[in-house]
Amino acid sequence: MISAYPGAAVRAAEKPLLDAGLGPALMQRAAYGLYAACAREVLARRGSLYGAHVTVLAGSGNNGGDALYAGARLAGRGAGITAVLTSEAPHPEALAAFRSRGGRTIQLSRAVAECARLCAESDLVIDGILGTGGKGGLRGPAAELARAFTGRISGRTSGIDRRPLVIACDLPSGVDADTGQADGEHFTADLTVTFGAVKTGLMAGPGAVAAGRIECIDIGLGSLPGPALYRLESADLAQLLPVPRKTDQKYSRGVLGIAAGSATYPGAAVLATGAALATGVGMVRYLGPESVCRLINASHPEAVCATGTVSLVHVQAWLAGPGAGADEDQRRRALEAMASGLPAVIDADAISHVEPGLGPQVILTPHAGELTALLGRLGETATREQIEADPLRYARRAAELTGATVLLKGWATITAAPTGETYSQAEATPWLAAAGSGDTLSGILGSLLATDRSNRDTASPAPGHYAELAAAATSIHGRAGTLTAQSGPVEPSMLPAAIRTVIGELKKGVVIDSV
Ligand SMILES: NC(=O)C1=CN([C@@H]2O[C@H](COP(=O)(O)OP(=O)(O)OC[C@H]3O[C@@H](n4cnc5c(N)ncnc54)[C@H](OP(=O)(O)O)[C@@H]3O)[C@@H](O)[C@H]2O)[C@@H](O)CC1
Ligand SMILES: Nc1ncnc2c1ncn2[C@@H]1O[C@H](COP(=O)(O)OP(=O)(O)O)[C@@H](O)[C@H]1O
Ligand SMILES: [K+]
Repeated sequence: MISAYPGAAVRAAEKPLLDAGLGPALMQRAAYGLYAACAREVLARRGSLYGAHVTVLAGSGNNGGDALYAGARLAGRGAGITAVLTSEAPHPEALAAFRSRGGRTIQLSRAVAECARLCAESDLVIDGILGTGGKGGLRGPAAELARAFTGRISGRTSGIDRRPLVIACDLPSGVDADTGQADGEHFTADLTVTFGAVKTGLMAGPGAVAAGRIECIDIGLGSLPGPALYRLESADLAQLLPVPRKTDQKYSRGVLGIAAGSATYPGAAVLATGAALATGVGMVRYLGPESVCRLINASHPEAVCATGTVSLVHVQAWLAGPGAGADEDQRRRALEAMASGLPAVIDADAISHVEPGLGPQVILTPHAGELTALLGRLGETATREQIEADPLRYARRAAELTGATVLLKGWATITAAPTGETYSQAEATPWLAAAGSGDTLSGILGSLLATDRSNRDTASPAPGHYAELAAAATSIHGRAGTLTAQSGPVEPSMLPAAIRTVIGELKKGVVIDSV
C-alpha cells in the first residue's frame, strides 16, 4: 500500500532534521535518488549515458538544488548537460557543483524560445523549477517555457520521433503538492521522483495526470503521522479478494441483488451482471422488467431473474442504478436497497435518488457530472470543472454530506469514506472512457460487497472498510481495462474476460502493478 501525505506534513517531518543541520545531507540523498532514476531511464531508452543530451530546469529553491546536484552526477557519467536557470538566484552550492562537472548554464529570462528548443531536442529534461515551496501555477518566463515546450512536443510519441523523457524532481512544477490542482501552466512528466514520502497532489486530479509514474526515494524522514491518501497495490488486492472455502455453498459465498436496466437501457444490466459474475459472486439475483430478464439470461444463463421487489429476495448486497433511466420500479428498488442496511452500490440514475443520512455501507459511484448534480441537490454549488480540478475535496465533501462512501470516477478515481479514509487508484487507461465501462465497475464492486466476509463475521467493519473495497474494485476494473487495451480499443463487454484474468493473476501472486 502506498501512503501519501500533504506537503506540509512532509515539511514538518523534515524540520527536526533540518534543525539538526542535516539539510545538506537530505538534499544529497534526494539528488542521488533522482540521479539514479534518471540514469536508469536514459539507459533503458538509448543504451548509454555517454553523449546523452540532458537539460536541467533549475528554480530558485531547494528543488532546483536537487536537480542541479543530480545533473552534476549525470555529467560525471559523460552526459552533455545544460541547466536552464529560471531565477537569478539558484542554489549556490548546487550550481557550483554543477559547473565544476562541466555543466553549462543559460538564463531563461533572456532566451525562452531557445530554451524550449533545447528541451524539445534533449533526451531527458529534469524538471526542478518548483517543489513543495511552489504556490500556484508557473509564472513569467517559466510559464512561457512550459507552454512553448509543450507546444513543440505535442503530437510526438516516445517512439521514432523521440519525445524527450521528462522526469519531475519531487513534483511536476506548477502542480499543487496537496490537492493536485494545476490551474496555471505546469509540466507533465513521464516519471516523478519524489522525496521522503509521496505527496497527495501526485495521486489526485490533474496532478495525477502530470506526475506519470511515481517513485519515492527514502531520505530518512522516518514515519509520518496520519496518512491522508492511500493507494492499494497487488499484494493488498490479493488479500482483499475472497476465495471460496471447502465448506461453502452458493449462498454462503454471497448473493448480489442487481436492480439495473430498463426497457430503454437494457444493456447496462447485462454489463453489470457479467462483471459481477466474472468477479466471483456466488449468485446474481436480478430484478427488473421481463424483457431485460430475457436479455440477461441469453448471455448469462446462471443469473436468477425476477420482476419482484427488494424486500422479497434474500441477498448480501445490492447494486442499483445502471441503465435504470426513468423506470419507476427500479427507482423504488434503489430506495429500498439504500434503506435496507445492506451494503449497496448506488450508481448512475439511482444517484439522483440519494438523500442525506446514509451509512458507509452505501457506496455512491458518480462521475464528475453526476456529483455536480448530487451536490446541487444537497445545497452545494460545484461545477464539473471544479470537481475535476480538485476531486479529493469534493469526494470528501459528498461523503460528509451524505454519510455514504463516495467513489468519484476519473483518470485517478478517488474513494472517500464518511469517516475520512481516502483512496486513489490510477491503474486505468483512457480507453476505459467508454459508455458501459462504469456499469462493469459497479458489477465488480457489487460482487466484492456480496462476497465480503467481514460484513457477516464482524458486527461493524472497520472505518474505511467500504472505501477500501471500492478502491479494490476500481483497481481491478482499471487493470482489466489496461490488459484489454494491450490488444486494441476497449469494448466494455470485453471486460469480464479480463476481470477473470486479473483476479486469477492476483491470486497467484503475480505482481501486475505496472500492466
Ligand atoms: N527541506 C528539505 O529538507 C529537503 C527538501 N528537498 C527539496 O526541496 C524542495 C522544497 O524546497 P523550497 O522550500 O526551497 O521550495 P521550492 O519549491 O524549491 O522553491 C520555492 C521558490 O520558488 C518561488 N516560487 C514559488 N511559487 C512560484 C511560482 N508559482 N512561480 C515561480 N516561482 C515561484 C518562491 O519564491 P516566492 O514566490 O516565495 O518569492 C521560492 O523562492 C522540495 O520540493 C524538494 O525538492 C530535498 O532536497 C530533500 C530535503
Ligand atoms: N480518461 C480516463 N482514463 C481512465 N479511466 C477513465 C477515464 N475516463 C473515464 N474512465 C473510467 O471509465 C469509467 C466510466 O464510467 P461512466 O462514465 O460511469 O460510464 P458509463 O456510465 O457509461 O458506464 C469509470 O470507471 C472511469 O473511472
Ligand atoms: K519540480
